[in-house]
Amino acid sequence: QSLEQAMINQKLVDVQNVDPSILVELKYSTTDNFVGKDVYGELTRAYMQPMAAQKLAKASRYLQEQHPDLRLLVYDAARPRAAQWKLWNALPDLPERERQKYVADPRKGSIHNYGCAVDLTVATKDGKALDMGTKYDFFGELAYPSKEEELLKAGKLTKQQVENRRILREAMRAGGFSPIEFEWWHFNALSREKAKMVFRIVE
Ligand SMILES: C[C@@H](N)C(=O)N[C@H](C)C(=O)O
Ligand SMILES: [Zn+2]
Repeated sequence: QSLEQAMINQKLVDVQNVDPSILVELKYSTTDNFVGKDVYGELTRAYMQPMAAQKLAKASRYLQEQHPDLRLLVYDAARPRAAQWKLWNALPDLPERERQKYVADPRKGSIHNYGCAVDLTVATKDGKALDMGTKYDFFGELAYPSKEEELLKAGKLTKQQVENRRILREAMRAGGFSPIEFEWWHFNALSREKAKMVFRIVE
């Protein structure tokens, strides 16, 4: 059974069927990711739980009301646990406690594995990503939302980069998502505890 079919069987939906203006470029379906390998193969579409996809569409509407020329650009959405293991195993040099900041422990399950988290940025209508100060999956302090003010004062992030992150966060909050401490691109539609109560992991 394909990864896509597994998602469809668990009633996940393609976010572009809910909002066709959302742009999608699944980085784990390319070699342009921190693993350096195509982790997803044939899966190239972004699936989420229906309630999470509705929240994403709300964030997308909010973004376009505030900035008509900008779009959400999704890098990752529902992620099977088998892929979570590949990401986890790609950082063998990081002790597990440090590693969990950047890749959720597959034994516990990532919120992505439930189809309730999304990694994304903001782009122009033709898909050019705004400058957020780091690449997607840059695992270090420069990507921490919690350190932005400090990094701005130290001249490590520019005003424009911080503003671009604020645009993303404001739209995602308006849609009902929560940001996390260590990654500017990651947002949760539900906590892991709630997701676990309501949904099954996509294996
Ligand atoms: C690996 C990165 N893109 C990510 O999504 N990290 C969070 C913490 C996760 O694995 O759930
Ligand atoms: Zn993520």
